[in-house]
Amino acid sequence: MSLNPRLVKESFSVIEPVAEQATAYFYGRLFAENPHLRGLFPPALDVQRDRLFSALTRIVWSLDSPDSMATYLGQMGRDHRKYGVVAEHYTAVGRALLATVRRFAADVWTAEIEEAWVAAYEAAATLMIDSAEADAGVSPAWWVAEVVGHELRHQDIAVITLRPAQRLPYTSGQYVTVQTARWPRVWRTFSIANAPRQDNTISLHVRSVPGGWVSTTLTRHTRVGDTVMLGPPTGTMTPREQSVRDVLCVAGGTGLAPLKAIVESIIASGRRPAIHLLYGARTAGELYDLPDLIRMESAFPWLRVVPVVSDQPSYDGMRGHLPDVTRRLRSWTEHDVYVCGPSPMVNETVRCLQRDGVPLSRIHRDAVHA
Ligand SMILES: NC(=O)C1=CN([C@@H]2O[C@H](COP(=O)(O)OP(=O)(O)OC[C@H]3O[C@@H](n4cnc5c(N)ncnc54)[C@H](O)[C@@H]3O)[C@@H](O)[C@H]2O)C=CC1
Repeated sequence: MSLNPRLVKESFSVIEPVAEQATAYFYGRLFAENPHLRGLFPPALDVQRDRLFSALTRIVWSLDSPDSMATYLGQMGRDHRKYGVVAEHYTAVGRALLATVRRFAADVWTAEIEEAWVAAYEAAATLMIDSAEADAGVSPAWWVAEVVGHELRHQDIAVITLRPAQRLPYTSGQYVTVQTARWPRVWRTFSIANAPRQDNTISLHVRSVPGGWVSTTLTRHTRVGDTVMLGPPTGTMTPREQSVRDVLCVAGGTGLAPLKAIVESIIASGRRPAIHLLYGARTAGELYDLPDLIRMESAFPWLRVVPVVSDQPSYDGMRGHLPDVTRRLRSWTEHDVYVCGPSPMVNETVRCLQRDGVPLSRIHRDAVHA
């Protein structure tokens, strides 16, 4: 059976407009046929549903790019170990998925399309299973970590320091998923806000979002001495180590976290590129990490930190929206650029930079927090 990305994509386009119903049907079918699998998922499936569909979308549209599909699915396979997923679960998921696409693309469905989906799923599942098995030989499925520092820097933003019980290998700019005892099986993503440290501790920047179970638990109901669980570090927005270019980082809110890690690792590398770090918040009070960044700036004269405030007319410094301020400041066409923050801000910043002549290949971002 051979992969036929075109047939998979065409039939998937029919399902995309009814994604919500299709995903609900998928889970209904999966749990009706395999009630024991329900226990692997969190009690409320809303976030899970969105994730499933966005993962599926990404896989379908990368079927033509075997390298990016292998990287993505390899990461997912490793990450799924923390849920307790094992090889036989993929058969059950494949059956429910096929039943779902067959039903929601019924108007266009043919035997060839069915064959194409079966081949694509088999290829995807094999990549995930193989990478999970390879990972099981060298790495835990998750890490238990103790909270060793908790600073509420603003009414809803905390900087939390964790000490994993085992070594946690990662690259600056990557993120981890976090599960708290209060919300079993609910994992949320946070970037590691530091370059690797000798003592193996990591810091996270967490803003409690309204209705956010894990973010609220971490900011308001977590104390030094508590334990959390961490999934494996993931993500591709990592520093270009061989580059000799100067660097621009554009950070919106807690999107600062991975960029601070990247800046730290550039400093630790011994290279001395000029680094501009534009750090935006809505109000001056939300520039929760500014004192630390100013300390870094005074220790490393080639680092320039530019705080930017968007929604406080009385602010006595640089005011405006990050995408506008970025382009107003100077031309960045020769820089390596890293952008992180709320997705509309990231998208707009990338659009502006591209329009001003910065090649997309030099603009680095991570889609995970979008
Ligand atoms: N906590 C973490 O580890 C990480 C968080 N993120 C993401 O970063 C974001 C941070 O959110 P908050 O701190 O609540 O940010 P926020 O909503 O307070 O905004 C931060 C900055 O982004 C600008 N901004 C917001 N919306 C904009 C838009 N539509 N156009 C132009 N500029 C805009 C604001 O003016 C401000 O300068 C979240 O979406 C989160 O998912 C990303 C990576 C890591």
